[in-house]
Amino acid sequence: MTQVRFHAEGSRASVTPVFDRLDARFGEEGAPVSMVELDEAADRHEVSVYFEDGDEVDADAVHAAFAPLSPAREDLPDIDWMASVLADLKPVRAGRFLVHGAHDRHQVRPHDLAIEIEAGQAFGTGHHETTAGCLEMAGRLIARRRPRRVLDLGTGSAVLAIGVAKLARIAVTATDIDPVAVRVAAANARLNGVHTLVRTSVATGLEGGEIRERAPFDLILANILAGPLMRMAPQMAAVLTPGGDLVLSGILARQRRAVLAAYRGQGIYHRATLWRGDWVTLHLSR
Ligand SMILES: C[S@@+](CC[C@H](N)C(=O)[O-])C[C@H]1O[C@@H](n2cnc3c(N)ncnc32)[C@H](O)[C@@H]1O
Repeated sequence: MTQVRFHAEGSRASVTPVFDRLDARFGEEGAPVSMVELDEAADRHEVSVYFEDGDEVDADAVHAAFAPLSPAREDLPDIDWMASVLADLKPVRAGRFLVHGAHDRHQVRPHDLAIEIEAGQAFGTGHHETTAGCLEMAGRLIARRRPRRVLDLGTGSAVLAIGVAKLARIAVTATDIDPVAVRVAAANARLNGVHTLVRTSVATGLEGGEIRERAPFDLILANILAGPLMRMAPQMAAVLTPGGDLVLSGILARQRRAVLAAYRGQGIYHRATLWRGDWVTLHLSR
């Protein structure tokens, strides 16, 4: 469906009250309102409100909300936004893995471990530092020792589970708190030909999703966030084999020490850290 955008430019001080008025007047009706910094040094900002083509737009109300700024109207072309976002995403290399969309299949080289992701509704296209960090760390660990039971906790698009299943040719338990992510994960596993190896289910943390039945694991990958990862440390220790490996990410560099301390308290010790941008990926083992 096409969209109509009303937009105006001004200083932060002039667009902020316009944003608040647009949000109060149209936000509840479901019209997205945005404020974007165009040039920080020059204090240029832009405020916009979007309507679907079929919406009854009250032009007087729009102009009143923008006043004293005068909005311009733009008719946006009918674009499949998700497809166009994915088309813009370049393939990502992480160790031996190449994460790519369907449009970049031709870029796969003979020795690449290719992971094709067409996810729109689940996190994990490989572009985030934490995903790439986990893939690289998992690749290094599996090159040294082939795991036997693997858990991908917070699987999102299943990018990590697919990578491990392809590399080690073993079953991977892939869980997520979000049922939509789990559906996307299952579809991606099928797309990559590893649906018989990647077992997806909904689970919150380490509860449910057949985690306890399949435990203990000798490799657990969890790219979540520092807070939940620290809270989960005791349960994580309970499902990790002695000598088992843990790859954790979603952790900002400044949170690294706190996460390591939480796991040290469970007898799980730091082995290596990968630094990518503001993020770290940790390898720990019991
Ligand atoms: C940052 S994404 C990581 C996705 C993918 N594993 C990757 O590395 O790109 C985190 C995922 O964890 C899930 N998640 C967050 N909290 C969770 C919890 N307590 N238990 C299970 N999954 C959780 C989210 O729904 C999301 O899909």
